[in-house]
Amino acid sequence: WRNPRCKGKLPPGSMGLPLLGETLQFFTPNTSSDIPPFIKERMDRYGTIFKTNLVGRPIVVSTDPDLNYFVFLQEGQLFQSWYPDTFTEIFGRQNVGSLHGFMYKYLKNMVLYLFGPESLKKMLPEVEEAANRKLHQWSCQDSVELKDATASMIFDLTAKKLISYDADKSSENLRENFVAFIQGLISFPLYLPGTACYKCLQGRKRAMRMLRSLLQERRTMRRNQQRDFFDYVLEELQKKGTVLTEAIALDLMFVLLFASFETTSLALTLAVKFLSDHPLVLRQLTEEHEAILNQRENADSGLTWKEYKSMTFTFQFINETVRLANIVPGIFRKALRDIQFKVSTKRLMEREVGLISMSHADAGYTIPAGWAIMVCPPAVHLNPAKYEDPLAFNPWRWEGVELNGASKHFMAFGGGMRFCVGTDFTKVQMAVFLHCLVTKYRWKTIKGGNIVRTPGLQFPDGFYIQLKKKDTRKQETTLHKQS
Ligand code: HEM
Repeated sequence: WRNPRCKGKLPPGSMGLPLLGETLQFFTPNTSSDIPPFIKERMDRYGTIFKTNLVGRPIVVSTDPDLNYFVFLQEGQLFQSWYPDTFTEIFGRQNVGSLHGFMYKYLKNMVLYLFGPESLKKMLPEVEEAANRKLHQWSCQDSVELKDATASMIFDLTAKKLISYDADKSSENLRENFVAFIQGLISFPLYLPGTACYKCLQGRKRAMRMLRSLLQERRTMRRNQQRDFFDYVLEELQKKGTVLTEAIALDLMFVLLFASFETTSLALTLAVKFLSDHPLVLRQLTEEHEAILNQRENADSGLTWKEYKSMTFTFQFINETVRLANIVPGIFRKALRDIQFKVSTKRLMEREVGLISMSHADAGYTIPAGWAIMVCPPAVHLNPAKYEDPLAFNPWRWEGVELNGASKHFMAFGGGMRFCVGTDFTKVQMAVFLHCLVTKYRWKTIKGGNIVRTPGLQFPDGFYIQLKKKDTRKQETTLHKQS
């Protein structure tokens, strides 16, 4: 157990207890905005690459920017996407396998078609309308819990685009089932009526039942609207010799809806939290968006694609938000062959200046075939050798930096071939929402906003704000006085 067989030299690290490995330590929730304690302690002890055992699998954890980059580049060659069996059980048996199998290609094309730049351009007024409608509703309430509120806005819009689901017309609420599912995700795995785990699986069952009946309805219904995921699935199912099944398609739909609204709503919640805590950032963001309105002939005409593309500071702000949010704490792969990897002298020097201990100076390691590897974005995003004062929220650090795509030091949306296909959609939703928020509203924080982090899910402890329509004239005077 402790010394697994290996043809070369395994990275340092402990395999933990028989069967359990280090699973319990790994899954302990924390509220630190720093590198998760589990990872940080081991980085200090073993260096940038270490071995462990989680949920019964030997795993190499990489916090090394060069190895992470190599893993992304070698997708499909030396490494393949892999997610732990617990994910497979929870998200649907078909899912994880199919994500790196044949269906993956279709899924990616579908998302690119629905949320690619051409579609997003057309969608801009719809996104703006949804944000304005929700903000208006919230400003009529005493307070709103922002994570839930933004999740509802994003879910409705995404479900409308993906499966033409209309929340206002439906008798059962699809998102409520997802909420029950999510609340139980981090629960103790005791499947008895009344427990969170039971509610979680019931939520998933009900959501799947709804998706199935929506697909059935579609079989009998003609539509003139833009093609959506269901049209595509039905077409595919009719093809001779297709490997796609209804079950696989529905599982994929479930995961896609989950992946799209949980992530973006968390990013937006944190964005508002950062704005509340950093008045100078709020001021510069507001100025950027007010300038857009001032340059228009008619301030009430909707956002144009050109205006969206001109939001330089907003994109810096979004990058800084997702860097610190670390929404995806681990990206998993499986090694297809024995892989040799040597930690670069540059990284060893980073250690020498005291960032990481020097206890493993001779750092040439083997990752055995079949082992899992977990790329750890938080360690990359909070690396003091790359990001000065890494825990500080500083959108200005992105000035003049390429903001699209991934790099060795920025992997909030993954990297390489599996780079997140929803990135552009996320950025449009965030930028448009922020535009409507800062130009028309002011708010005050009531309570909460801390992020509870587990390796599978990050969620705020309840972030309540009170939102009020802005008196634009008053605001200008205040800003003037402040400056
Ligand atoms: C803040 C928001 C988001 C974050 C932080 C995020 C993060 C990520 C990351 C890290 C990956 C790579 C996973 C891997 O390599 O195994 C990924 C992949 C993916 N994301 Fe996102 N995502 C976000 C929003 C979205 C949205 C809105 C959608 C859909 C509309 C989406 C759909 C996908 C899909 C389909 C993949 C798989 C791509 C592939 O395997 O090639 N994501 N995302």
